[in-house]
Amino acid sequence: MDGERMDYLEGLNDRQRDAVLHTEGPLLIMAGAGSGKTRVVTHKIAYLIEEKGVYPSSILAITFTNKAASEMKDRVKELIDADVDKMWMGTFHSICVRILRRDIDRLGYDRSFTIYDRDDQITLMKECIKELNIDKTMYKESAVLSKISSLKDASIEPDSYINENYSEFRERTIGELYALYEKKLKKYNALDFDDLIIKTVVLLKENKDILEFYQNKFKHVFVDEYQDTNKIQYEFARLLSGKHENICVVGDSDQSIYGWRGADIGNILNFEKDFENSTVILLEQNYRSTPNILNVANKVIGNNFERQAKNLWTNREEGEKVVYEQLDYSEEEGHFIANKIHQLIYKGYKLKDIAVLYRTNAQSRTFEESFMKEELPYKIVGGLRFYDRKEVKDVIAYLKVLQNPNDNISIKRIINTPRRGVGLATISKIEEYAIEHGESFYGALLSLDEIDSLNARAKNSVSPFIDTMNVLMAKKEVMGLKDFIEEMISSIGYIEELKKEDTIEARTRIENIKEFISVALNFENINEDATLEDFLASVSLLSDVDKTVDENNLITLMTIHSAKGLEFKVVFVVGLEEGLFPSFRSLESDEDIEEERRLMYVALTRAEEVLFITNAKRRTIYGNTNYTLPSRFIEEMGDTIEKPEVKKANIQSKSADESLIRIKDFTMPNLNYNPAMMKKRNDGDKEVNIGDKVKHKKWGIGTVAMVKEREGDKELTIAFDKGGLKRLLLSIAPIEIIGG
Ligand SMILES: Nc1ncnc2c1ncn2[C@@H]1O[C@H](COP(=O)(O)OP(=O)(O)OP(=O)(O)O)[C@@H](O)[C@H]1O
Ligand SMILES: [Mg+2]
Repeated sequence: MDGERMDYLEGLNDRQRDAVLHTEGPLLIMAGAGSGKTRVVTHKIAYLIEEKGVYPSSILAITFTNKAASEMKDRVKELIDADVDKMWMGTFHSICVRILRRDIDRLGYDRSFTIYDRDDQITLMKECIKELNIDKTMYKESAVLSKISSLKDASIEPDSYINENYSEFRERTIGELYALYEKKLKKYNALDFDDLIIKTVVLLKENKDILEFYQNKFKHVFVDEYQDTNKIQYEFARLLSGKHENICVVGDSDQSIYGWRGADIGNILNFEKDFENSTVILLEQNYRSTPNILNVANKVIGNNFERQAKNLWTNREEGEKVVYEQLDYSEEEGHFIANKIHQLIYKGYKLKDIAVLYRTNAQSRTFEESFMKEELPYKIVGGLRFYDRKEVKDVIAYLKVLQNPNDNISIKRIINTPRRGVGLATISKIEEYAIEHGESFYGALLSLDEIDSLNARAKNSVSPFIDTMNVLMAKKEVMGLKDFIEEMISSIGYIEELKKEDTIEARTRIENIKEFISVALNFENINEDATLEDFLASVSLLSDVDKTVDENNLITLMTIHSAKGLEFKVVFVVGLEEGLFPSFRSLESDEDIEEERRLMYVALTRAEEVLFITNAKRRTIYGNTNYTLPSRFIEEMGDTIEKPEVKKANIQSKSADESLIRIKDFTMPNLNYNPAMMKKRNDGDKEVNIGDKVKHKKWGIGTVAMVKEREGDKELTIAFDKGGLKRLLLSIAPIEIIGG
């Protein structure tokens, strides 16, 4: 920077400058998206080091992700020449690990403690369940673990939980598992993720000298995305800044999206209470987005009651209108976006300028497929690519074995997935037998009785698996692809096992498995007489694309949750449908809808120049195809978005005739139709015609859209007001025809 001095106050507005110059005392910056909160933090750090002579090592900055931390460090590096690597910048977890590595011996742990991830925790919990001799079908490891996690978060000790629930057998047992789990963690010199923060807070509270050391060391503490901190994280930040009280927290209550994980907006209110001389600075100018984009975001978030109104403005140029596109079918969302991306690239945008944001991980699949077909390189942030996910690989492994029983690798993958009590010893004995007799693994299974090295218990653990597989192999020959895959998934009990876990992760897995059924459904729709073999071949090709692409120039696919704090020139927010976004689970409570709306606000405000929002009238997700309703958020956007003329006419035309014609145009996949499951009702031939109104026990009123002869029966396709499009057999469906 030869003589030319960088002015850290350059490129800041007055309020931002005030915030940077406010170097003594607690500071709360609450401001809308893109108003430069994170920029204030980086400039302030640079200013403190360069102008105020603060050592980089006296600075602690807590960010929400490791990626955000390294970006922040890079930005500071761009501003100044100092040794910024000495700053402490990272997530709550990474900072706590650093503190614990130094002093955890004071809590009776060894400094070389291990951090247990999810898999380790499960293994440990298994051990506890076994040791206490508990019925393991009643207590799922992950369910117990998430309960323990919430108890830890609320600082409830095992003993007091046991005492409080002494008369409730189940809760008491969970308390006992909790106690043993904690004892074992300690014995193994291990900490789980919750512990990292909890133990650090305990360490600081119980050891004055350590607390003082850090309080003296960190002259300045920063917390970005403050609205998403939970109670214990807040306590941690408060302890560390306790002496100098130079704490600067920045956030936006409209972007609080982790309520479900214990994040507490109350921390914003507490801040002003707990830090007496705190200053509050509000920023109102948005530098990120065009007015057209900002209008949409402001309009939507304005519908939340539980908020303080803000006035976010920008003086950027108007920009392009935000475009809303409604596709007929979910698979077209991917094609549409791929086409748009080609156009944008032609206009000069780079792949890395572009992001596709969705509500749930399972949605990434259709985009992955379209982008692969169109040779558009992409990456998935904060998640595995669809075909790399464990549950998807497991299901594919089953299909591979059913297609080719000699596939020894796949069979070993699934023989104990879901868990059937088949141990490693059993597997290796079967393998030995197979080798000895020159058979495949599956071949050895078929002569299970002859494997003398296996005891009766081991044989019993394997034989249900063999029975299931044999039945499935027979069914494969007579069933359609999608139906067969559904049948397979249900008969192996994979989803049941996940349901018992009842955790967020397990739910995601179930969603992905169901999403895999959608893949089969689409394959079947495109390829007549689709065979399992063809399907597996196509899936293998999709899951194995070579990676000769520039890793720095890729389209970004991610969930909105992981997009927090980031910005992109072009953003597609997809799947704006009731039940998807807002999510199904949120529909019942106003509070949850408000959190979904904040999530919507986060999504929209990631865009700088170009913003598209899309949805589909009909979506195949989790293995079902259903009619959808546009998200309420679209309605809320009002005229801030542009709806293509033709579509407008379509949406407005509510006439039954017209909607019928549209329904008739589709060739519908096989829905809710499983002849084997149904018994015929014997009440003669009912007359039914297209356009008739019917009433269904569960789905209410609907209109008949299609009538097809089917093995002496009539198959009706009915558009229900509530249930979407369903296929039913006239003779057995619980429907009543109420008029033409
Ligand atoms: N005074 C300014 N002049 C020019 N550009 C600015 C100014 N302040 C911020 N920006 C730019 O505006 C964009 C948004 O800033 P930043 O990411 O800091 O906002 P934020 O408030 O942290 O947003 P979010 O709430 O999404 O985290 C960045 O590209 C930043 O460089
Ligand atoms: Mg930010």
